[in-house]
Amino acid sequence: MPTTDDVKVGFIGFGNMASAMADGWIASGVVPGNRLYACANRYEALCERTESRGMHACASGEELVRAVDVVVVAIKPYLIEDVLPELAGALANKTIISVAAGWDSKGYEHILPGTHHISTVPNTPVAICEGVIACERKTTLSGEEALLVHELLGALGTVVEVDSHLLSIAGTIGGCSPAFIAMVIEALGDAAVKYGIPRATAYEMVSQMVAGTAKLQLATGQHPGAMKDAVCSPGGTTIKGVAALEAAGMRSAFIKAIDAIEG
Ligand SMILES: NC(=O)C1=CN([C@@H]2O[C@H](COP(=O)(O)OP(=O)(O)OC[C@H]3O[C@@H](n4cnc5c(N)ncnc54)[C@H](OP(=O)(O)O)[C@@H]3O)[C@@H](O)[C@H]2O)C=CC1
Ligand SMILES: O=C(O)[C@@H]1CCC=N1
Repeated sequence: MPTTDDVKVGFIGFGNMASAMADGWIASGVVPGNRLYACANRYEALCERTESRGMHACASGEELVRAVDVVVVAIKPYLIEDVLPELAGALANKTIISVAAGWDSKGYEHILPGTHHISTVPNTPVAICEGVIACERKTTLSGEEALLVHELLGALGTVVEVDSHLLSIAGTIGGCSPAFIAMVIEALGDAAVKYGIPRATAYEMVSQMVAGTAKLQLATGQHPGAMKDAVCSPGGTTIKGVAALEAAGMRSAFIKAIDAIEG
């Protein structure tokens, strides 16, 4: 059984999610580039992405699966049923980590019965080891494989184990919300620019404010409502902005965004 000292990890699909995971493993030193492999649809474009990271590019899924111990399935969800069954034989004695939204343990048992798999949904901040990785509690991994996978994923951020029926919403909150928060950063940046702050300074300020606010909540465990109250002086400036956000339906807009995905 490999350990993080010698494990070889391969990505089937090397787009935004897989490259973020590779960057996190390389940055953390947990899996160096020379133990990371990838295959994709367009080989030449893949080579550019792997070479810059010191990784191996494979010309096919078969070549990739043969070369590695752990296979990360990082293709679009609708492609899984086309791509994986052809690799079933080669995948039989590998550890499979799925990152595809909507693919849980039951789905994998259907297309790859008897294989060793775990279903997860990471997010793009894994690239800097600040991710959230939702993991289905139910897996078909052996005890040793589960330990290795948790060590690998733990290097990328906070691992949250959930029961099968919660994997979808956990994956949505962790996996999709970076897009929503990036929109918040862009919007506040626009507001800052409107009042004369240069664009680069605006994003630097706003992103640090978001990171600092999140870290404060994590460090203190404070209720977000109490954090908001602490900023709103009676008759002050912030409460005017809070009232405007409520009038614009800000809370409802976020809940509707999640409903649009989960509903
Ligand atoms: N992006 C995100 O933030 C998150 C994504 N995910 C999940 O990650 C998975 C990948 O998403 P994402 O990275 O955004 O998608 P991308 O479109 O960025 O990447 C998809 C990759 O799959 C490759 N690919 C396409 N067809 C094949 C094939 N037949 N065999 C092998 N590789 C193939 C593509 O190659 P090429 O470029 O050459 O076409 C590309 O490298 C999805 O299942 C998604 O649900 C989960 C959480 C967050
Ligand atoms: O938008 C998507 O399909 C993927 C799944 C989770 C985040 N991004």
